[in-house]
Amino acid sequence: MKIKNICCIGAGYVGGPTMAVIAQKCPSVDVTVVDINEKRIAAWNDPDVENIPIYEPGLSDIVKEARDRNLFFSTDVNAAIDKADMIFISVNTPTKTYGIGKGMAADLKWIELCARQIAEVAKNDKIIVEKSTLPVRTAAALKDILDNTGNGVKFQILSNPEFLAEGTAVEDLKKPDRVLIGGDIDTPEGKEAMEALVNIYASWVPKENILTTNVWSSELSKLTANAFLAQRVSSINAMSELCEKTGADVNEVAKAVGMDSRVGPKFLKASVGFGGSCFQKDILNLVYIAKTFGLNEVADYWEQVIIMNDHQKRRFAANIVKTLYNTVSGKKIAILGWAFKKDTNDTRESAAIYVTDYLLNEQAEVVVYDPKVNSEQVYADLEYLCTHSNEEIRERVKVVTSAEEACKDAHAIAVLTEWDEFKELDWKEVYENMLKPAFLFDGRRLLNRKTKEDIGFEFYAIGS
Ligand SMILES: NC(=O)C1=CN([C@@H]2O[C@H](COP(=O)(O)OP(=O)(O)OC[C@H]3O[C@@H](n4cnc5c(N)ncnc54)[C@H](O)[C@@H]3O)[C@@H](O)[C@H]2O)C=CC1
Ligand SMILES: O=C(O)[C@H]1O[C@H](OP(=O)(O)OP(=O)(O)OC[C@H]2O[C@@H](n3ccc(=O)[nH]c3=O)[C@H](O)[C@@H]2O)[C@H](O)[C@@H](O)[C@@H]1O
Repeated sequence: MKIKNICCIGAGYVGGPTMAVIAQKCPSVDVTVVDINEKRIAAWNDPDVENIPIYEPGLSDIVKEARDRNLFFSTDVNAAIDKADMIFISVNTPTKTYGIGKGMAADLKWIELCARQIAEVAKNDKIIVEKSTLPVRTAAALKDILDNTGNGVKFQILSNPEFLAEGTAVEDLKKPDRVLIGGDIDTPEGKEAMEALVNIYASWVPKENILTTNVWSSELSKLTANAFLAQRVSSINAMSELCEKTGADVNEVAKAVGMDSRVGPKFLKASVGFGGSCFQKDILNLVYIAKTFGLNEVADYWEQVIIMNDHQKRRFAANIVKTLYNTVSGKKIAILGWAFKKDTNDTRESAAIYVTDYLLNEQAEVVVYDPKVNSEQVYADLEYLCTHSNEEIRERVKVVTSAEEACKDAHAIAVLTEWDEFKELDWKEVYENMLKPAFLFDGRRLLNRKTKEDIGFEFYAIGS
């Protein structure tokens, strides 16, 4: 089966970049990305490609090349569903904030809405691809909804989780470690659908890197991959605290451990805590699934990864307060970096939000600078926590447009995102413009201790 028209529901961090790369690599396939968010679609269609809603290195060039050739962004969801042979569902699946499973389970209401809309609109057979990260066995629920419309249309459901990381999305999509496709391997129709999706990816991914499995393995592999990655960060962060107590240095420990080829060097960078929209939500989802099967030990095991991460954010903030003579009330603290990692404008679950909230509880005056995050986003992130009134947040948190401005007259600086430009700052000048003693807290192990101490900073870094 040759796919001619692809529709992707959800023009977010996954749908946008993924479809842009598919369109670039498969010029004979028309790819339409749809979303109910009109503002987002308008931004994807902005004549100036630098204004597309997601910042990812290399993405605007691809959009420039493929947009209006075979890559389209639209709010007309029904038309795109109708036309498509293959529909990717790439909508958000956040942690539930209400009802059963509140605070743990994935909220699948947007997934279900998509399924119902597809069922209503579809007039010919279609392949449905789960691109969103979903609890294992979601495909069964989707199938149930799709197969019960009574209009005789046949659907094949595939699971094709996405492994891209933000900030390196284009690179990850162009050269993925693997592409995972789960489907109904027991029927000819299932196999044909899988083959159709394999062929799309085979336009640029070597066949040996395209893995096909049964649908449940594919769904569960995605949650497992994120849990393993987050676990590595929590493991090294746990060691960072022990390093601080013992005189060991977490970077040296990570290097020594990571050089064992069985462990490997990646994802062992101690930090103020992992953020991002997925690690926490996917682990909580995994914990919830384990609990629903009565696997309490399995659930407890994975929950520790989150407990450790929360502890890391809290102890970083607490250390600032303790070091500044047990009070930051009325003191100016500069926060360098708001995004959850460098090279992205995404702030979801960023450690900076929680550190700032902690400092606000202690009545600090906070000044934030991030090269890619605007003030409205910073305020929205803090307001979302509902721990301080909107007025208080706007009064006590200022967002400025340069690191130098943020640090001027500050009592302390906290580096919370590893943006390259923070390494290049004129730290001597920064020091001169601060109140003394000038405290510098490095939550990313970004800065050189010796040079900062030579300038005169009181320097604190995670894990040393
Ligand atoms: N952000 C990331 O780096 C990664 C995310 N994922 C997974 O991919 C999924 C999507 O994540 P993001 O792209 O980050 O989310 P996002 O929130 O950036 O984008 C989702 C989009 O879907 C749209 N949407 C929701 N319901 C809709 C409907 N019924 N019809 C049309 N549009 C609708 C929303 O308006 C939103 O623009 C999630 O399940 C996430 O876990 C997987 C790998 C990486
Ligand atoms: O499902 C998802 O959403 C994605 O989640 C992560 O990608 P992402 O969250 O974009 O970014 P990561 O590079 O994994 O970083 C996550 C967080 O961990 C932190 N981190 C990462 C690595 C490390 O060694 N130390 C560390 O503190 C980062 O700073 C960041 O806050 C995974 O890496 C992707 O494979 C996955 O597709």
